[in-house]
Amino acid sequence: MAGRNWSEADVRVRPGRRNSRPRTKDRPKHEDAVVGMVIGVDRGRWSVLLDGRRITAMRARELSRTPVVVGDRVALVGDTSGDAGTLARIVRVEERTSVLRRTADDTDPYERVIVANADQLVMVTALANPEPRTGLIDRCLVAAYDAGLDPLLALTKADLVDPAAFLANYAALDVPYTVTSAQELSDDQREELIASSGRMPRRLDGLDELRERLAGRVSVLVGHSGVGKSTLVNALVPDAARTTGHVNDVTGRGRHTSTSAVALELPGGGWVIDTPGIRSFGLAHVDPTTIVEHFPDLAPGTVNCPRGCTHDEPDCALDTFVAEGGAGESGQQRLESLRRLLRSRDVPDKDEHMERR
Ligand SMILES: Nc1nc2c(ncn2[C@@H]2O[C@H](COP(=O)(O)OP(=O)(O)OP(=O)(O)O)[C@@H](O)[C@H]2O)c(=O)[nH]1
Ligand SMILES: [Zn+2]
Repeated sequence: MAGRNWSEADVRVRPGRRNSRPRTKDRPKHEDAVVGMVIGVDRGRWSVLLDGRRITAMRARELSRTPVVVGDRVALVGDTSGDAGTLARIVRVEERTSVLRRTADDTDPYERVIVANADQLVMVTALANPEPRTGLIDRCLVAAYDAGLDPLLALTKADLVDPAAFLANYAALDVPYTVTSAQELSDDQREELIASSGRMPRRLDGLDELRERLAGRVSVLVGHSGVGKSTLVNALVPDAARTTGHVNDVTGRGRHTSTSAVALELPGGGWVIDTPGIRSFGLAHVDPTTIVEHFPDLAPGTVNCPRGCTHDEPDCALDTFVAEGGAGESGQQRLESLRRLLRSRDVPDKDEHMERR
């Protein structure tokens, strides 16, 4: 009905409507609202970036308990000056292009959206200290595929161990990766860096390639404690430590002021979303079909599968398909990788929950 002009006649065919002013529910809501991006959440207050201003906002009552998470585009009304002490109101959450959920656990029985509108899931994994575990990465991959995010494996501490052996686990999966390693510092350099930044310094090799992968995109960083995630974030975003209160000045150890995600703008454009305390994803709802779609070489082989095939059962047609060469030379390895991912849905990494702080 776009462009239609209402006439007196239209009004008259609706008997009983005395007031010519449309009822509130018929009026377009909040025409004057402006849209910003949620960059942080803390105790019922949202931090929203709008035209370079950081605005503190509350959720309008009409939204009730609608989740509003980091990465969400939200419509704001009220005082959007961003001046100290002001509070805007979030009146609408714009449609999301992606959602990343964390799993239900002992402290919270619901799967919850943790980040919206991200493009990429960066799995920060140390090659040693702590030892890398494929289980968690597999679960992250499934979460990424399910949420429609591109996965990126960010391997750290390559100064301690050569990445080749670990990467062999992912060769058949074709997961893109970057490798960083800390440079040795002389005592003088260390002194100087501690004096200038107030935290344990790490100069990283390999950072440029990671920067390129992150440029202009919205990337969620996940990883176990100690893998070097804050080291990466601090290297990528110069004033991250100040923004997040992430790193303890004295010890250099992580000390998180909150367990919710926070979005940090990259100097060259794009965002990294740090997720302290989030190490597990809700995968119970993930349909095997969604995962198989990420294996375009295997997907055609599923046409002969029984209805509702889990693709990890004796009747699955993929075995024959692969045996007959349908997926090429790497078919068998690819099928094994696919099944490893499918199984990772049911087996939470044993440390995932314990490590939540
Ligand atoms: N050898 C080596 N050590 C590194 C590297 N990157 C980080 N580290 C060290 O690993 C330790 C953990 O790094 P963090 O950046 O605090 O790790 P995190 O993942 O943020 O851990 P939490 O703060 O506990 O969540 C620190 O002592 C870092 O200096 C690296 O490339 N090589
Ligand atoms: Zn099957």
